[in-house]
Amino acid sequence: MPVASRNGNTEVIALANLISNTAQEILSEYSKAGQDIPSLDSTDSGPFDAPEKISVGLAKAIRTIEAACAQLAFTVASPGHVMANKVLEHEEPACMLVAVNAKVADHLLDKPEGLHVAELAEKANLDADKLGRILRLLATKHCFREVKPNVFANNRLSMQMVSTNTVSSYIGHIADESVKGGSYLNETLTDPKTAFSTSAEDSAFRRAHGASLFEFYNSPANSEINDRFAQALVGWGNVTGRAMLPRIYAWENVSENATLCDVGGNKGHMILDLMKKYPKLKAVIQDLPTVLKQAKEYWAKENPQAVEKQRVEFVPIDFLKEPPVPNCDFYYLRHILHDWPTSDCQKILTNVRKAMGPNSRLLIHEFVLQHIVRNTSEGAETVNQAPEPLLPNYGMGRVRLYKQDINMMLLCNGKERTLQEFIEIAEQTGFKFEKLWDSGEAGLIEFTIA
Ligand SMILES: C[S@@+](CC[C@H](N)C(=O)[O-])C[C@H]1O[C@@H](n2cnc3c(N)ncnc32)[C@H](O)[C@@H]1O
Repeated sequence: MPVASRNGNTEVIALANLISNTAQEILSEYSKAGQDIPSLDSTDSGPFDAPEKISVGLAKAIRTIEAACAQLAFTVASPGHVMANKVLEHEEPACMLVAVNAKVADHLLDKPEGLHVAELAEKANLDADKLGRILRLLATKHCFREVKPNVFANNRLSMQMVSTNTVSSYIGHIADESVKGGSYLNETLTDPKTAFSTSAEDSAFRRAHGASLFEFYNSPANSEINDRFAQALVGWGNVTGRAMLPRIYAWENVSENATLCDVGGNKGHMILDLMKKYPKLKAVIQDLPTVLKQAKEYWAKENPQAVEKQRVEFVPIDFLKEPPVPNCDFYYLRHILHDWPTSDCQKILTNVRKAMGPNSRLLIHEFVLQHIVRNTSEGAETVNQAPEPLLPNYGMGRVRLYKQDINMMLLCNGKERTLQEFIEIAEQTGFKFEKLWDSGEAGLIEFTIA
């Protein structure tokens, strides 16, 4: 619809109808599963909490509701009100970090009646008034409940902050290292020394922390924070659908003993479920030496059979300088290219290309961004566009992809990319595009040798 002919009244009615109809679809998905939607006030897990349990239809309905509710609220509220609220959003991660570090959600476990903030503050050696205000803001945004004045209890959202839940480490990593970096984004983008650089040495993170991202995590002085980062990656994997990997590719057609090399695999957590579901596969996990130590401990605990039967190997690599182990059937790169500028992505893919045999395949698992333009000539981008009057890329329903793009910019001068950008980098380094496998939030992009 041309912008000039759009009408606020029609949009508000269309959005309200979309919300109402989509809510009915969601209720019917739960009813088909014989379940009720858990109340936000409860601490129960629901049948569709894990991304891999969510059907394509339900995922689309949730995206639609998120997009439509935000667009409706922004349409009817005054612009100044909306913008003032938006710019104050930085306070939420600051409060989340205090709550996670103070282990508030842990202290509230099995206490539906809640705890007084004075007791919570004493356990964490914090000021009770300040902690109470922090928890009140979070509860106002639906994380924790204030069950009586100054008495707080857990709910479904705050349960993600319990320290045994790896999402709490992800919250810590973002609210701490990333937010500090973000506060220097403007200076970094306007200082002539860093403005046009794509080096991690010139990132906002480096300006804030005095070291680039991986230097920082690999420094012995930061070993505790590095452990949290490794846990954060597992949490991020859980939230973004780690367990989807076994379902999105035709692994059943892959031959016995086919080898998958997880390049920059960190702990190898992304391929854990795949290896459990398809024990016929073999895996090589490659990362920097310090990281592989954690990977070995992780597999010894999570899949000892694969270790005992030597179906998983751990081989150190610097993927900017050397090829991975040769002749694997699959080279799997998940959230690797997004860390690097295009020139370094070319180095990494050139090294992978050197290792490949004639039938090896490259699988790039990354977010695939879309322009916010309806029906562009870039054919692949017209896939999965949201219905009018929503933004074609689902706006707030898929906002995490675009937040993550900026997160990569500030952490390491990296970026998320469009499908076209991935194809260009791969073609420049000797690959041929085969297929985009839809894996929910991220895409799995398959290439063969050109
Ligand atoms: C964003 S993490 C992704 C980890 C994992 N693939 C995932 O999806 O969770 C990037 C990984 O690249 C690794 N890495 C960074 N620089 C590297 C290098 N030069 N050679 C090998 N691995 C590297 C890091 O240690 C880290 O595990």
